[in-house]
Amino acid sequence: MNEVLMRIENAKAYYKLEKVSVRAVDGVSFEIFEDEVIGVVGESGCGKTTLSNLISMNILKPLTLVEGKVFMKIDGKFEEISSMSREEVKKKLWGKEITIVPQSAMNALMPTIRMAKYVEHLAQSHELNGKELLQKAEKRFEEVGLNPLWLKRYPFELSGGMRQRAVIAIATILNPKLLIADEPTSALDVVNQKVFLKVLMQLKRMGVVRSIIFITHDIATVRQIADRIIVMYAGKIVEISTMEKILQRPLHPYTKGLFNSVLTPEPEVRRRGISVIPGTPPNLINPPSGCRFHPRCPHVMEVCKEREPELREVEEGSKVACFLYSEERT
Ligand SMILES: Nc1ncnc2c1ncn2[C@@H]1O[C@H](COP(=O)(O)OP(=O)(O)OP(=O)(O)O)[C@@H](O)[C@H]1O
Repeated sequence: MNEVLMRIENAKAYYKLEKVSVRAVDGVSFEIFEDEVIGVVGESGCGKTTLSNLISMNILKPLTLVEGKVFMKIDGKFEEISSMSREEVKKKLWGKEITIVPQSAMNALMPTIRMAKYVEHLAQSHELNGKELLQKAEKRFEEVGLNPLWLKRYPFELSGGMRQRAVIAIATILNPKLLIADEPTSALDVVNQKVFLKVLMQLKRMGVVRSIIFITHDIATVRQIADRIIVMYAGKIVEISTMEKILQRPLHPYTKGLFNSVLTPEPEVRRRGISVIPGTPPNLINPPSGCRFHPRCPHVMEVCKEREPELREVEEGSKVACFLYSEERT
């Protein structure tokens, strides 16, 4: 088993509004290992982007870390990054340890700023030599299949797919250990999606980044690259497992529903066929009691309405939060 890179302990990240709180990430615990790709999947609004903000400590009001801790191995030692000030996070973490390729990456670059300017900014904020960093950026541009001379160009001169790769090149200049990609392929056509995944995995193979969190609701894409999968439902993790196990035998009724709603090439999946999960995800201001999935669950039991199932290991490497796999089932 690889070493732990990051540990998230019972983290609760809520959007604290004037009168109510949106419990977008509500008591999640998991580890991120070195050299792994984790896919985070779940329906729209289940808290995936909030989770990425939590992992990268990009916590801006109204988002508040109300409970829990986040640890990251930095220079061989675990540090509690959840206790760092925003200034410390910017200086010590972003770009160097953790980098984010945001949801709208291809529009993340200002059209009127030449791309080399971003490299200059990076050098200034980390007090690094600008010329050396520009050389590194040129090399990284080449590695992601872009002409290094394009660093002098404006983003609007590049196609969407190229801009996306420019963002990933700039985001990885300092060889961050963890790359978080939030729905990176959703705005790309099929050809550019393939190129992007190839580039991402190539950066990992080259050791430019060690671990990747890939957030998506596109299961057909994530199955191509993820070692493990985190399934989120209504602010909670309902299942964590290896990609292989989840495709062969999903445990949580929600995971079953989610994976049965797309057809991927695995024979097990083809045999099961396509189905949909009835109903809609709950409101996170006032989520259902007990298991949040219980109003939509085909296997609902009395206990599910009253008590919250814990995320427990049921097989080696597979954790699930469901009373179907617990002795408390009645
Ligand atoms: N700034 C905000 N203020 C209040 N509520 C918010 C804010 N941002 C997100 N939320 C709410 O938090 C919940 C989780 O949102 P989040 O964006 O993390 O979900 P997601 O799974 O990434 O969704 P999507 O796949 O649509 O991007 C949702 O109910 C959303 O409406």
